[in-house]
Amino acid sequence: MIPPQDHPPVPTPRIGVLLINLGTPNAPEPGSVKLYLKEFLSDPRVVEIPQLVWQPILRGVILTTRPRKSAHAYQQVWTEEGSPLAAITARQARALAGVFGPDVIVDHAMRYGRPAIRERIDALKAQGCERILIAPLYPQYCAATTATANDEAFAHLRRLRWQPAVRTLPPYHDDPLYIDALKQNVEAALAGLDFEPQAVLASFHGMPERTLELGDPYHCHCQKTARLLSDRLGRDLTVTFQSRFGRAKWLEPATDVVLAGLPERGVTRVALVAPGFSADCLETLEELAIRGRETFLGAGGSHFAYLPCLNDSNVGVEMLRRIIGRELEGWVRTP
Ligand SMILES: C=CC1=C(C)c2cc3[nH]c(cc4nc(cc5[nH]c(cc1n2)c(C)c5CCC(=O)O)C(CCC(=O)O)=C4C)c(C)c3C=C
Ligand SMILES: [Fe+2]
Ligand SMILES: [Fe+2]
Repeated sequence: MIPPQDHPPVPTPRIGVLLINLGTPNAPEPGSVKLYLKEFLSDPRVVEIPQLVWQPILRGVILTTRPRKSAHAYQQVWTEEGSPLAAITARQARALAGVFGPDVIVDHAMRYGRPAIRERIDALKAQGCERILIAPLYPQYCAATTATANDEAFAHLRRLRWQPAVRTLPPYHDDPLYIDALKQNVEAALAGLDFEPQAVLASFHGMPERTLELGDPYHCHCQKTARLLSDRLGRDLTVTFQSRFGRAKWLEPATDVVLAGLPERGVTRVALVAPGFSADCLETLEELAIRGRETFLGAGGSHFAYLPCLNDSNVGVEMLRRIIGRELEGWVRTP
């Protein structure tokens, strides 16, 4: 039936896919970094200390010192396209545009900063999306990443009169498609090196150890990814955890401590991969590729290689196409 002429326009029903990553400052300047850190570190999913205790520490100590230091770090890796995390996530979304058919719109958002999740959900709705797959691009589930991205999407849906139907992308830490993509990526990168590493480290973002005791599966997901990847590569991987923050005990062993200790055990040639990051970012490009290298060479290592993340490589995008395509089943027939 044709709607009456005074009826609001009815767009063709579509499906949205919203890729979500963590977020990043708008500029590598202390002011922008401060805004970003304030939003990020005020999230109770990220820092699980009562806000009454935490906010004075955050505002009085962290936000008065860290922005300058972090801005310096961002300046080392900033590109013409902006922050690597933002640029790569946008490229992943562009690479997936159209691959699920004409009625599926692929967009991206950041949990902190911009493009905001609420803004992109509104944009998808405005384009007629009646079904949306929320896709936090974290292979290993963590309340501090996956859950808070979903929370933010659902918090926005609460405000909508006409909600879309929603699905969320499950963690894919042990998915053969992901493990195989990592294997191909690592093998190609190792083949391009001019040395044979004696050890390959798999560095994951750290978390307070307490989160493991509280039941967060993150640690187990990281270990399983590394075990499956090691099996597929047919070589040992040393699991480490990076980016320690604050005074609490974090998951161990710490990446920088392991790097510093390897040369004295006779391991002077090392390659480092970060399988938990779907896109290269400050934590990989500055903390691992720059500072990790300095730590290792400074401790007596002779050869160091950082192997890039899957990013928007053909292998990485094809993996995303297949895992996302599977989640769209029943909504759309994947070509
Ligand atoms: C309590 C602090 C933090 C927790 C918990 C945490 C968990 C966590 N983070 C990522 C992924 C990324 N973190 C990134 C940057 C970053 N992380 C923290 C702190 C915690 N992360 C800080 C303070 C920062 C900002 C930089 C700095 O000042 O050191 C990034 C990179 C962002 C970018 O702009 O490039 C990513 C990605 C995961 C996966 C995770 C838990 C599993
Ligand atoms: Fe982090
Ligand atoms: Fe870091």
